Amino acid sequence: MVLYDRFGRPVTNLRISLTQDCNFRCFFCHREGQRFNVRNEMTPEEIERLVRIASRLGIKKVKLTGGEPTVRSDILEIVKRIKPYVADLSMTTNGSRLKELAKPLAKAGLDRVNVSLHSLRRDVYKQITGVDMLETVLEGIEEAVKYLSPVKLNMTVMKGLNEGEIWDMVNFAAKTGTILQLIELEAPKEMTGTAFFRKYFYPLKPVERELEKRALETRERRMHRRKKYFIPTDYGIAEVEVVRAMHNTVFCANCTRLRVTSNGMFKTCLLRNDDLIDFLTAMRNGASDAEIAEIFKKAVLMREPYWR
Ligand SMILES: Nc1nc2c(ncn2[C@@H]2O[C@H](COP(=O)(O)OP(=O)(O)OP(=O)(O)O)[C@@H](O)[C@H]2O)c(=O)[nH]1
Ligand code: SF4
Ligand code: SF4
Repeated sequence: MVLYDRFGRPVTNLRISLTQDCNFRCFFCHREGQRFNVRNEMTPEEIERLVRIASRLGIKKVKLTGGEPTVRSDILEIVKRIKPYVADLSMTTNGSRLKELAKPLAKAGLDRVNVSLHSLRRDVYKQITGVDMLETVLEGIEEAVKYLSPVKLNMTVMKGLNEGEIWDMVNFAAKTGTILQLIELEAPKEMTGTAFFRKYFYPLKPVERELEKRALETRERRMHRRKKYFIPTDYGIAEVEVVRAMHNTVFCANCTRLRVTSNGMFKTCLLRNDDLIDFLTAMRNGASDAEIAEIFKKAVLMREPYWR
């Protein structure tokens, strides 16, 4: 069974934010669309129950996000509890704790990991993330490659900061056996005119044209219809994926994700701010699985493509 929204989009992925806390201070952080500060995090039992119910409604993939998911001391327990219900369990992390956690996370059931790596230059890395941890993160990536597959590197490309490093990063991905994701800076409609956005927004369309030229092969993913390019380098073939969401109607028309906030609400879109549906209160007030499933279905019906 799979649920479809009013726009014919199947909902097969759940992105669960485990916490709003983070040990980094990236200046462009979108906080997975949670534009408020909350504590009241879901417990491992509640997360497991949610995933169990969602898996019966067609959810096959779960992505754990934050904040930074590894700051939760019960992260291994959470992974262990939810893996039995999903085919693909992944996490997006800043990589700061991967050196010690990659192996136990894999053992607990994590299939793969995406690591934010916006620069290979210590000064630029620090300027972007607010912390001097490039070395630690690189060590974490090295460790992750041993136990998790694939390891993807997330590079948000920003004008005046790291746009000159794109091809270094392509080489680095080939060298380390990772997949590079080039991400265009994102913002909701009302923010696109701000001085901040105009200062840092670096369009990836021209980069895609260059990738197309250099690629041995190009593929398209079902999710967001994202393009994948296979680029020859001195270190072998690099796999490069482009995440270009801004004003991209095709991207939204192929969005199969429902988000869950760290305080137990469904959130239908990263960029909307009027789309929260609380299920945790119902869960804590003794709602049955069937009642939680109804709240899930209501959230699916609220989904709308953001750019259309
Ligand atoms: N607008 C929008 N942006 C997204 C969406 N999913 C991911 N992104 C962007 O892509 C960045 C990286 O996402 P990740 O959390 O690594 O996950 P992913 O690459 O989407 O997922 P996988 O390819 O399945 O691992 C996010 O920080 C967002 O900027 C989405 O559904 N909508
Ligand atoms: S590491 Fe991720 S969650 Fe933490 S501040 Fe940076 S972008 Fe935000
Ligand atoms: S509808 Fe578009 S902007 Fe919203 S989460 Fe999906 S892909 Fe992202």
